Amino acid sequence: MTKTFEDDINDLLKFVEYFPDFPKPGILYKDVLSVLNDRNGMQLLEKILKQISLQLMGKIDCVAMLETRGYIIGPIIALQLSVPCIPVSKKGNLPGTLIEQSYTLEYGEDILTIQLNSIKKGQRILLVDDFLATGDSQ
Ligand SMILES: O=P(O)(O)OC[C@H]1O[C@H](OP(=O)(O)OP(=O)(O)O)[C@H](O)[C@@H]1O
Ligand SMILES: Nc1ncnc2[nH]cnc12
Repeated sequence: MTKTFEDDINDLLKFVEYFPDFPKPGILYKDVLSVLNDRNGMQLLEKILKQISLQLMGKIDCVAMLETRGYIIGPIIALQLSVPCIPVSKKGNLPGTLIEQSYTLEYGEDILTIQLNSIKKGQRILLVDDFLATGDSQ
């Protein structure tokens, strides 16, 4: 029987490993990178990202990928859409003139930066990350 998109998502979720009390007591860490530790997991991730990209074709000018784990997913989507990919990086990791934004996440706080000349006014930007907890960094 052909798998639906929802079936594929549920199958992919089975590859995610759970780590209680990481990186702090009380946090249940969902290690989405475990998906990459299995050839079937990687193939399923690629299949799902290709399906999502089909829906976005012609609607996006640029993919902005969030450090660190968004760096894995962003380029796969950008290649499908034939658009450029730009980094949104933790403070200290990008050269040039930057825009900074501090944020809180489920287990701490950080500062994200982008290079001022990496985006242009009016661009339709798809923000890509691996995981949403509080969503504050988005
Ligand atoms: O919804 P939130 O509360 O913002 O949490 C989600 C964010 O937390 C993780 O990033 P982290 O800063 O731990 O970076 P990593 O990808 O380098 O592990 C994750 O990759 C998201 O960016
Ligand atoms: N519980 C969690 N598991 C994995 N990544 C996260 N980022 C923020 N909260 C997280």
